[in-house]
Amino acid sequence: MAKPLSSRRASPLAGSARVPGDKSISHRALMLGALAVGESVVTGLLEGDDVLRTAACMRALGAEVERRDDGSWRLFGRGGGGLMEPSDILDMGNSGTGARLLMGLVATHPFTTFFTGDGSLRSRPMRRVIDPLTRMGARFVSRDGGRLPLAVTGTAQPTPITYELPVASAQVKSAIMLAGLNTAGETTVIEREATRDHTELMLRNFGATVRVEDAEGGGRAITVAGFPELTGRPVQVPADPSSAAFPVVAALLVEGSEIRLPGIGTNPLRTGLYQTLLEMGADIRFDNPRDQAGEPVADLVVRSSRLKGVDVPAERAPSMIDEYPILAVAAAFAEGTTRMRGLGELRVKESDRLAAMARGLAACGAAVEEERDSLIVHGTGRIPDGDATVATHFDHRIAMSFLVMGMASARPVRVDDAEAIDTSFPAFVQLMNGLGAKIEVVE
Ligand SMILES: O=C(O)C1=C[C@@H](OP(=O)(O)O)[C@@H](O)[C@H](O)C1
Ligand SMILES: C=C(OP(=O)(O)O)C(=O)O
Repeated sequence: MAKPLSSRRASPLAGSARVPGDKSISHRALMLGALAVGESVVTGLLEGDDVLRTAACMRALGAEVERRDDGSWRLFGRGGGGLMEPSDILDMGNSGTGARLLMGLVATHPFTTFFTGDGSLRSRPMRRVIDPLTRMGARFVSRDGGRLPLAVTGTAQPTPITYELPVASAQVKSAIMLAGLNTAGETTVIEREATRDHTELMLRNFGATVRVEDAEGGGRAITVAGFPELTGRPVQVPADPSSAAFPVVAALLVEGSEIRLPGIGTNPLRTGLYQTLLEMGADIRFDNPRDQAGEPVADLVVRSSRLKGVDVPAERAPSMIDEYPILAVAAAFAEGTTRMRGLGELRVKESDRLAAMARGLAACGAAVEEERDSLIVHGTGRIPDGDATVATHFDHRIAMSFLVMGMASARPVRVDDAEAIDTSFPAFVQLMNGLGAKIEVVE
């Protein structure tokens, strides 16, 4: 059943809030914990639907995975190559990351795994992982266009490959690296544009050898050596900078706000939005920078700010790919034009995010142009009207972006269905309302 919500002008946001764990790191912690020998304890795991599905899949593949009373997760792995054939279809729900990374993992195990997902995931392209994994020796049967549902029969004798990514995608890179773990020799991925490196960092933390070198012709070559001895270990998941983006932009837009968000991940391959907001004139401080299990984190202090429009270079897209919807909202309140380019990948996320943002912003009274792979928002410095009901297309980031829009618009903004927020940020409404937002269920 759809869950419509409405968001109206908020009082100044104030206080400190704990943003949930990083979704990308949570998926990887469950996967590597399940592959390692011995016990891994994961604290700060995101308990959103996407990640809970990965937890269920790791169990279905034979690992011990349990949530403990103190909220931490204990994994007991079977060691590399020790996964078992799941006895039922793996339903990845809404999660592109879960689906693509797990396809990589099982591609070099000699059994057959069936994958499906919700309506959104079943429409997303999987050929980007099917192609390289087929070259390694796995066999796939999929729906037309390489869509889910699909079956993969893994190979017992995988071929190590060197593969240049045709799209900047950490999911594709990670799928190949995970397949490389159970492959004799060295598996190399070449990326021309750097994408998030959580797989590389966590693999090293668990004891694998991962080499990162300059690639001939630009970019980097990432090599994983087969059959590493992964050893169980503690993982402390940082708070998710992609989720923090929503309270951050809300605090920037609602006059008189000042909020504090502790322990947010600041991996430079994830912080393109923050760099862009600073260029727009945002008052964001990064206090107490430190390292947490191989990932950098800091406490964010955000004060409301007058923003100006900027040009966001296409090269920055991989470091902020999930943040364009909320950046587009910020741009609608800024003075001047914000041009966001190189956004082709946004069309194959949980929804066509370029189209969803352009339509939603226009409905809220903002001046916006949608091009094939760009979004241009003409801010006037005046507060947009709001007073619209926006279609979210079961996309969590579209839903959260327009609820933030409603917090600072002249009149309320409604979203037709906020259910998908549970995939990445289950306590979003409570957290925002705790800071001073006015988000309510539409009766
Ligand atoms: O590797 C990951 O954890 C992710 C990579 C990105 O996807 P792509 O690899 O498709 O760009 C991102 O959009 C997604 O939310 C998480
Ligand atoms: C694109 C996203 O996730 P996924 O690809 O894992 O569905 C996202 O969280 O914005």
